[in-house]
Amino acid sequence: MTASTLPPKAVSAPGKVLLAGGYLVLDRNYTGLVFGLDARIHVYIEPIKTKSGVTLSEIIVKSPQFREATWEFGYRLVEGEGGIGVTQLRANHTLPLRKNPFIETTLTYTLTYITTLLPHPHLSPSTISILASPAYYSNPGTSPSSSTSSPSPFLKYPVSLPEAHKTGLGSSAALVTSFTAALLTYYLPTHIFDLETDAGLRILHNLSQAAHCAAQGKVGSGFDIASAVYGSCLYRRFSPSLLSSLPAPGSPGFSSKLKALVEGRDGAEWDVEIRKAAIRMPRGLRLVMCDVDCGSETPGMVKKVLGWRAEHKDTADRIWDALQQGNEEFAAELTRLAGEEEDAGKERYAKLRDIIARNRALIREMGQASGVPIEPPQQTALLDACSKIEGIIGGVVPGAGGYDAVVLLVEDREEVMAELKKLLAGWKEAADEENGVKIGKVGILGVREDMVGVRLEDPTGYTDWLD
Ligand SMILES: Nc1ncnc2c1ncn2[C@@H]1O[C@H](COP(=O)(O)OP(=O)(O)O)[C@@H](O)[C@H]1O
Ligand SMILES: C[C@@](O)(CCOP(=O)(O)OP(=O)(O)O)CC(=O)O
Repeated sequence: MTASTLPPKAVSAPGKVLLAGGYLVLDRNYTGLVFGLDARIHVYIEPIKTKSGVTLSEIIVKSPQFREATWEFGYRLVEGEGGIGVTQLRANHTLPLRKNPFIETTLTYTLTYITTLLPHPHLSPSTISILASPAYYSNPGTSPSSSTSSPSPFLKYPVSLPEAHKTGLGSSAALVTSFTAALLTYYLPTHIFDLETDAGLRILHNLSQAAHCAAQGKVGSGFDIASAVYGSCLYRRFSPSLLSSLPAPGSPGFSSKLKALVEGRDGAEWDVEIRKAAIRMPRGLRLVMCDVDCGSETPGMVKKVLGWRAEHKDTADRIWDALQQGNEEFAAELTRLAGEEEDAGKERYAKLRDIIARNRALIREMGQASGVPIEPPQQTALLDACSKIEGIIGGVVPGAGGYDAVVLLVEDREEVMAELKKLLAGWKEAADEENGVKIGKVGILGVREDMVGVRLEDPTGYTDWLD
């Protein structure tokens, strides 16, 4: 097959919610309990359509759901093993260049890795389209007119991406993972890269972590990339030092060092641990994500918590260790219940309730001691009120916590959702005088947990969105 006739490919990856282990998971001595969600980001890739038949080294990336969301790139091999240099092209000289570092960095890293695997690295030009599930953004959107009998699962938004209001489901991690997977699947034959093998997932994980960290300009715990690749799991992070010896893209040795890193060779052995069997969702239960409309964000929460921990080692160790134990019990109890027959016994979830209550008390202690509103009083009031509803087991502030979201563990019954909707519809705006933060409307996001990580999709399913 010649390069120009490569068949279209499509891949999707899930969003995430860190149910337990916020802050702890930054340290390899602790773990995080992360659920993948059924909100996914899809990436579709096909040969570029050129009118003249002239093939330029060009890749066009589009987010057709948003305004002003097309990025064009030129690419070339950089001498001295500098990898693939990617340059954003200006489609229209009168417009400012809109950057998307997640796309540009992922292209640079993934094309570089691909060329280390091909004997004659000729990459044919391609067009890439990104489509995200509605739950990622809270902006109102509309359905496009459909050319097929089934309506599109994606919405069109009358805004540009910087104006999109993110709901915090990990759009950049899902994007980087599915974008990386789509490029690898499109340009490499399956005997070199196969997304449906353990080896393929490992390569995808390592490459996506490296690209995501570089694009973010910081090394987080990486739980979001891990769940985008593997789905729900108990996660122990990789040592951050793994990424520190990688030269900058374009500099000598970048491509060979990146290859060794991605393949876990030459001192770059990955010590990440993904335990999928350690977390399950019991039959009859589900997660519900609530988006809290809040007046302010607290920047630098991670920095502040870690700064406090460094100065108060003994107290911090006690809280961290107790929380780790509680989080492990949480995972173990969910998994135990998942192996049991479902019955309506009232006491079935008593232990889960108790574990959640103890963990929340420790999270509040962590917040009060470090001066960071991890579970601030407004969220305590909201979680307590939700937990009183018959059929709601409990809830927590996910991830780093703060004012903007809560996640609930509930019995998967319509009456429970109806009661929850009633409570939230009447939820009073409460002001936190001390921090000047107001929480307003609380909405339910149309998502639930999903155990499946990255997956191949049918490339014929996107016609409504392609030119
Ligand atoms: N549909 C999309 N198309 C292109 N880029 C996207 C899309 N959704 C998110 N992104 C990229 O991801 C960035 C958001 O990442 P980030 O701030 O880390 O939020 P999140 O918590 O959702 O990961 C956006 O600024 C944009 O660069
Ligand atoms: C504090 C953390 O442990 C968890 C943060 O989880 P969130 O889900 O709040 O993260 P964002 O999507 O980046 O906003 C930091 C980390 O693990 O990197």
